[in-house]
Parts: sequence; structure tokens; C-alpha cells
Amino acid sequence: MDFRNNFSHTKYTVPLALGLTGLAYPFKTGIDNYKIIYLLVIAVAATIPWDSHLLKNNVWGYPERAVIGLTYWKIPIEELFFFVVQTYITSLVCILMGKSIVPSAYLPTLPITPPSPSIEEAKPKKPKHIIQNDYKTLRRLGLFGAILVIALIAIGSRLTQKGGHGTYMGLILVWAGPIILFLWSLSFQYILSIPRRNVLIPIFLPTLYLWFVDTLALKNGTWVINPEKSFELKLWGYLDIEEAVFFLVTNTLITFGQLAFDHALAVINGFPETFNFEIPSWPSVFLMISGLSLRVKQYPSKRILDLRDAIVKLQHKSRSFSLASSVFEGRLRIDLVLLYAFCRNADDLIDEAETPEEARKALSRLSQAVSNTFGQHQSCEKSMLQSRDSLKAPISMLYDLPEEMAASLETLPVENLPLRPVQGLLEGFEMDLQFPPLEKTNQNAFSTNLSDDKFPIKTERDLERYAYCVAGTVAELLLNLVFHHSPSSDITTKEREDIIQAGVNMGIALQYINISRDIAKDALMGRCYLPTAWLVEYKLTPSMVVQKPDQPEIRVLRKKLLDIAMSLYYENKTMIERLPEHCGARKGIRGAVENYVEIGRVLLEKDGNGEMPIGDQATVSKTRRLWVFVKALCR
Ligand SMILES: CC(C)=CCC/C(C)=C/CC/C(C)=C/CC/C(C)=C/[C@@H]1[C@@H](COP(=O)(O)OP(=O)(O)O)[C@]1(C)CC/C=C(\C)CC/C=C(\C)CCC=C(C)C
Repeated sequence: MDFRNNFSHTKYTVPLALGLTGLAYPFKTGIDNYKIIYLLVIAVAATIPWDSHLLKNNVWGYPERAVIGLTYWKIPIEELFFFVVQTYITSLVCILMGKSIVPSAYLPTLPITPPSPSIEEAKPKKPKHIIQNDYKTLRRLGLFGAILVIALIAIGSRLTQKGGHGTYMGLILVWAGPIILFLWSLSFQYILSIPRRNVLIPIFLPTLYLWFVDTLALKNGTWVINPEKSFELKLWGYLDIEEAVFFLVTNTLITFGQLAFDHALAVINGFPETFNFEIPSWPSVFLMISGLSLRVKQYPSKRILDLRDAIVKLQHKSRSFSLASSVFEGRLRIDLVLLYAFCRNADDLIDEAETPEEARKALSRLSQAVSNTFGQHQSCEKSMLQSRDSLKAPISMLYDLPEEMAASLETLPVENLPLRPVQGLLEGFEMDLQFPPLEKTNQNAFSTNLSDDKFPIKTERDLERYAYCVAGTVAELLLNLVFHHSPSSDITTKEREDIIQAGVNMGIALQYINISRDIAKDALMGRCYLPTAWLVEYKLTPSMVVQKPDQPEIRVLRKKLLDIAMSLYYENKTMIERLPEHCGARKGIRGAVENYVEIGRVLLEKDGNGEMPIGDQATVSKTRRLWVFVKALCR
């Protein structure tokens, strides 16, 4: 016995599996483990009878000396381990690739019937969705795929009946074909809608690697293909065409299995109005089947399109939160993305208004829309909420708000959020509007000619209030979503309040970092968030900061603000470890916070070295950001 079969594992498959485990560790969540176990059980159960049949019929064999000798249904233990390790490797590649997308946003949609022409004319919808999937094309491609697989099954059954050289190839096709056809018919629309790389990489990367390992195994005689039952055609070197096809179809099976699972989860997590109950951490087969059997016609197209817009917004506007989003899962991830889009759109509504007057009016309309949306929810019976959208005319029309803003309010999970922090957030934006407007000087530069008393941040207390409004409230909202989606966690009400308070403080810390980073950028907009009381000590005024933010004294004050931010961060960060782990909440929040705090660290480092003038934006390099994030997830 020379353990050559084991050698394939110890040298090639196990190290790869271990490497991938390490790579996936920071990002892997409970549901990922569930998916892997699920697929492992199915893969092993489906392969044993087939492989045993192949061995009994001498399609392939192995020399006694190449195995330990333990067998199950005549299959050597090393071969059984192969099913496990291959399924594990391909599943992990698929899971890692899937982290970059929110599956529910890739569900197919039927074209939405356009609303009445007057609304359509007034507010043309820009085509800015992640994917513009044409439902008819999807169906055509689906049919084409199904015909192709049916043809392969027919060829396979012909070859099997004939016997001889086509036996091995025939047995591969008649065994794998029907399972692929089944998975394809369940999920072809989803498989065709997600980015190509999410399908092709999990299929082809492990396939290429296993072709390479198999070539070596065949060369070493670890296992032998019966020349009378195979075509004796080589893809390259020692690699029989049947072996190459075997790895290709089994990796397709595993990938399609994983994607069908994702598809089911995308439906049950994405449509809370249809599946209006708590989704268990490990959903049952029945629940998954009911997700898969929901017809595309029954999908709420508007919700899917709005979710896509929210994701595009997140990806374009925030690297920190976009990266953090990959760790959250299920409904929490969707709700956080929707919350982000709402906060961002509200912020942009004010910042991008042509005049302060317009901004004020827009804010007041938004405020009204928010109160009514929350009010409407509270006054409705739960049952009536089944079709929230049908209860009212579009918010964009009712309150004359930009369509994006209105859509993000319509999709905001108001039923899981308190109103007070949302109002607080809008109050914060109102404070932004209190800054004196910029006016053009003769030299074509901008300056504020109003007195310094008009600047709203006069004391440290004002600054704290402002930071609470624009960021503490965001933390409060975010944590409410976390607790809503982890109802079974055994956290007491008191503990919950303490955690929310720590979250609010953390939000304030992040906002201080944000202000420190953007001193020069804010000055260009005529804003100075450094308290007037602090400036006085250095004989400065807010308008002097706006006119010349690049002054050594301002750097000292920035350090003061960053020091407060960092002490707030250190005081409150331990509370993150008390958060529920459900839906990746603890890890995700830890990652998001560390990522943002790193901006503060970079600012302090560069300040310390006297490297950076105040006008520069401290951006953390992509690699440093990723490193900090991964370190935070591994903690
Ligand atoms: C994963 C994911 C999608 C999270 C979404 C988080 C979310 C809802 C963020 C909303 C951010 C936003 C647009 C708020 C509007 C007001 C504003 C601009 C606030 C500043 C954010 C940074 O935005 P900006 O776009 O300028 O930043 P970058 O361009 O990306 O650099 C703020 C600095 C506030 C952010 C504050 C929070 C997200 C709250 C932080 C608190 C926690 C994470 C809770 C910690 C928990 C404990 C227990 C300590």
C-alpha cells in the first residue's frame, strides 16, 4: 500500500480546502455553514450509488496498493473523501464570490406598468439599475439551456444503452443531467441574472484545479479508467475526456445547488410582505421550496427595483459601508441597505439643492412625508399592511420629492424603526441649513459676508447635538434593525438600552472623525463645525476657518476633536461584543466601525508626522481598509 490516493488529498485537495477555509473565515456566516452541510449531504448521497455502480461494472478501478483499504459500498474511503472535499471547495468559492452581491436584488422582474402619463412625464425614471434583465430573453435562454441539457441526457442514455467505449461518458451524463436540469428549471432566471463571474468562477476555477490534480493521479496510477469503457480520448496529457467532463458537471451541480439555495433565500428574505414571519437561521426544506415556487409574476417588482437603486447608491457613495454590507446577511442586510439609501438621499436632498431656500422647503416636505408614512403605518392594522403601496398615491407626487428620495422612503422598513431618530436626523440636516450662505466676491472666490454669530455650532454642546442628530440617530436606527432581526437573542431591555446608548456615542465618534476629515471640504461649502468657543482660544472665527482652513491652529483643534472621537470610540467599543451574532450583526458592525475609525487613525498619524496639510482628504488606501476590516472580522 503506497497511499498514493491519500497523497492527492494531503498534497492537493486538503491544503486548498484549508486555505479557502482561512480565506472565507472572516466573511462566513451561519447560513453559509448550513448551505455547505446541505450540499455535502446531497452530494454524498447522490454520488455513492452511482460511483458504486461504476466500480462494480469496472468502469474505473484502483490498485490495492494505492488505498488504505476501507470501503463503503465498494467505494474506497479516499474516493468518498473526494466527494466531500470537492463539494466543500466549490461551495466555498461560490460563497466567497456571492459575498459581493445582495441576492434579492438579482431576482427577475416583470416590466412595471407605467403609472399615469402625467407622473411619468413629470418625473422620468433614469435607467440606473444594476441589471436591466429582459424577462423574455431570460425565458428564451432558460429554454435553450434546458434543451441543451435534455439533449445531453439523451446522448448519455444512448451511449449507456450501447455500452462499450461510451459507457463512462454515458453514465456521467444520465446521472448528472437530470439533476442539473432540475436545478436549472428551478433557478435559471436567478442564475442568468446574477453577475457572470458568480456562476463561472465557482464552476471553472475548481474544475481547472481538479483537472490538474486528476492528471497527476492518472499519471501515477492512483486510479485507472477502463480503456474498454471509455473513449480513450485525452483532454491533455493523461487526462481522459470523461474525467474532464466529470469534474465540469459535478462542479456545475454544486454551483447550481448553491445558487438555487441563494435563490430561495433571496425570495424569502426579499419579500417580507409575502413571507410575513421570522425567517429561521436555518430555514427548512419546505420554506425553501415555497420560496422557489413563487412565480415571477408574484414578485413585487417595485421593491426589487428600489432595492437595486439603494445598492447602487451604497456602492457609489460609501466604500466603508459597502464593504461592511458584505458581512451582514438576510433581511438585516437588505434593511440596512435601504436605511443607508434613505439617509444618503435625505442628505443629498439638502446638499444638492440649488438655494438654501429650496433646501429648506424640500426638507420640510420630506419631514411631512416621513411623519405621514410612519403615522400611516402606526394607524394601520398589521393585516392592512399587506399591500402598503396600494394604500396611498406615490410619495414623490404627494410631497413633490425627487423620485429617488420618495422611493427610499417608500421602501424604508418603517414598521421596524422608531420615528424619533428619523426626525432627529432631519433636525441635523436643518442645522446644516443654518450656516450663512456663501457669496461670490469680486475675485470670483466665495466667501461668507455674514457675521460669525450666524454659525450654528457655537459650543462643544452644539457640536455634540449636531453629531447626535446626523450620526447618533443613524446608530439608533441601525441597532433597532439589528434587534428586530434577532428577536430570539436573550438580551434584556436594560442591556438593549445600554447597547443603543453606546451605539449613539459611537455614531457621534464617527461623525467627529467625518468632520475632522472634511474640514477643508466643508469650508468650500461655507461650513465650519469646529465650535466657535474652541476657535476663540486661537483668535480665530468660523468665517476665518471657511476662508483659510489650512492653518496650524486648526490642525491643533482637529487633533482635539479626533482625541475626543477616539476616547468615545474606546469607551464604547466593548459594547459591540454584546450585540447578537445573528445575521452577521456583531461582525458587520465591528467591521464597519473599525473601517471608519481607521480614517481617524490615518489623520492622527499624518498629523503627528506633520505630513498632511489641512486641505488634503485623508483617504485610507484600499489595501489598508481591507486589512483593517478583515482583522476586525477575525477578532
Ligand atoms: C452596512 C450598511 C449598509 C450600513 C448602513 C449604515 C448606515 C445606515 C449609514 C447611513 C450613513 C448616512 C448616509 C448618514 C447620513 C448622515 C451622515 C452623512 C452621517 C455620516 C456618515 C458617514 O457618511 P459619509 O457618506 O460621509 O461617509 P463616507 O463617504 O463613507 O466616508 C456618518 C459619519 C454617520 C455614520 C454613523 C453610523 C453608521 C452609526 C455608527 C454606529 C454603529 C455602527 C453602532 C455601533 C454599535 C455599538 C454597540 C457601539
